[in-house]
Amino acid sequence: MTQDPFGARLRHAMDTRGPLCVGIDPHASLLADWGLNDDVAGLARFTRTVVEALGEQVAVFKPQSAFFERFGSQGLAVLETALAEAREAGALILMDAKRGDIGSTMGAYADTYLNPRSPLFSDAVTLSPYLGFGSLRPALDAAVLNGCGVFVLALTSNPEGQEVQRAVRADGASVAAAMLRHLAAENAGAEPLGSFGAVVGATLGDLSAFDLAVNGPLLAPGIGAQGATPADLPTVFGDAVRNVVPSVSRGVLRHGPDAAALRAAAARFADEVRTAVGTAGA
Ligand SMILES: O=c1ccn([C@@H]2O[C@H](COP(=O)(O)O)[C@@H](O)[C@H]2O)c(=O)[nH]1
Repeated sequence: MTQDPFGARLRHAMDTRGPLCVGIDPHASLLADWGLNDDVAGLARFTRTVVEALGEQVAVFKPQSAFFERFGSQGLAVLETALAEAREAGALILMDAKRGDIGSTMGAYADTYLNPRSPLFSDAVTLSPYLGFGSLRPALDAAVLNGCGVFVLALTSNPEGQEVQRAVRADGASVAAAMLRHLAAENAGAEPLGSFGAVVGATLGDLSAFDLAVNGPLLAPGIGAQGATPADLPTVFGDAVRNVVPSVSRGVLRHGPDAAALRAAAARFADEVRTAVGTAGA
């Protein structure tokens, strides 16, 4: 059965649940803080606790693939179970895998994350465009075919990203600006929201030099542990703030393992986002 386009599903989720995305990042230090061992059983317990606590509350879960991959095939099995449970609870899944490669290999990544027959099938995936935006084509095509989304790294939340992303091309545009232009072209005419998003860090301050009007979602990591707050969103995103999906991982996860405390932490961030975004441009 073909599902509605990701952009439409995401807009609906944001309207009904609020836009907050909670990252599932089972850091070894968090496992320890939760009284769990740094092993597959600890990983499984941590992940199940987060999904059970927040699966009916948040719009989007963003599992960070690296924290599962570090346990090999058993870690991926935990991730597969989490995807099924999150889906059952009604949350969208954005796999944070940041894959990038030549087009022929990108086809295999598309099969991994954007093919409904794959055990790691997700609603959307993060991709790196630094082998050229065109190298992402197999994933963009698979996303359209299967009602999925793609989030392309444009302006990442870490300061080191700037040497690549703000480099200026021969045509005078920065690399990031060019990526945003590509995304706007992919999303042209889509309603209510395109399925091709950009990753734009909430840590970056005023971004008015960039045209963030890509008619697609803007994933905003960096809130919480990296120092940004929901109150920063209007300054960073300006008029595009309505399309922002604010993402928090450690800022919520550090409140576990108590489920009520996890829920309360996510609700606090959601409230702060509502306050900040609800008044933006008013
Ligand atoms: O620009 C980016 C892109 C992705 N991330 C990822 O988001 C989370 C952030 O975790 P916090 O604990 O909320 O800092 C993590 O998985 C990163 O890999 C990012 O931070 N910045």
